[in-house]
Amino acid sequence: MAPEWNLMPRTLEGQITMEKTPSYFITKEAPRRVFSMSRHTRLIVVVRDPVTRAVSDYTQTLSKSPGLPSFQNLAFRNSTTGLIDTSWSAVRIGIYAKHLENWLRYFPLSRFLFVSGERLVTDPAGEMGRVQDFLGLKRVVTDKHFYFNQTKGFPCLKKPEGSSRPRCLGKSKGRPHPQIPSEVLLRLRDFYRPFNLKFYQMTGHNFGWD
Ligand SMILES: Nc1ncnc2c1ncn2[C@@H]1O[C@H](COP(=O)(O)OS(=O)(=O)O)[C@@H](OP(=O)(O)O)[C@H]1O
Repeated sequence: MAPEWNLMPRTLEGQITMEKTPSYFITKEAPRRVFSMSRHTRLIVVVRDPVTRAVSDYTQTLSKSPGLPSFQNLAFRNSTTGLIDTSWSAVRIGIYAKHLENWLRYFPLSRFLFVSGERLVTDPAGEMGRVQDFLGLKRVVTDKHFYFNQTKGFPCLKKPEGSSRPRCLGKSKGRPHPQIPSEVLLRLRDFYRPFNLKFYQMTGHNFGWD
């Protein structure tokens, strides 16, 4: 396998090359391959409540395949016992502690920044401040860059670079979620609790999902 360096743009002095592939966090071979490319890589992971994440994931799939079975049909292996189907990717991806374990075999915790998906919505400038500090950058992106768009229901950029008009994220970000029966969500919440606690311990950060 060719070193992945070849696939990256050249980085000049004072520049940072960034690459965003959400699936790397959950891909078994990714830590080894990233490590063999550069052991100095810094890793930024955006995590949100795994229950909401699963519903968001389902909403995304549903938008592409409208005939999809119901959320509960996919989430449970056995609806009577409430056994969760951990082979369903929407469920599996939210077991953050398991995925992080894989990465910690190669990278120390100090190489990671965990961004709270919830805070990214309620305090985007604060989370972006943490990102800039982590990357050793000046805090260029601040409160001044964001405003809350009532129509979108999310923060948007006042003035993106190269444009004089405000910009929100696209239609596929921040879609309304279908209503899932509360007992289904409760079961899922119970399922994730121990994995969430483990994740808080591993990262030293309580994300407040329970
Ligand atoms: N500012 C702003 N505007 C719109 N959406 C926002 C924003 N900040 C965070 N989010 C949340 O980002 C979620 C979509 O991101 P994804 O991680 O699914 O995107 S990606 O496709 O993996 O890149 C998306 O999830 P859903 O609400 O389920 O659509 C949003 O909740």
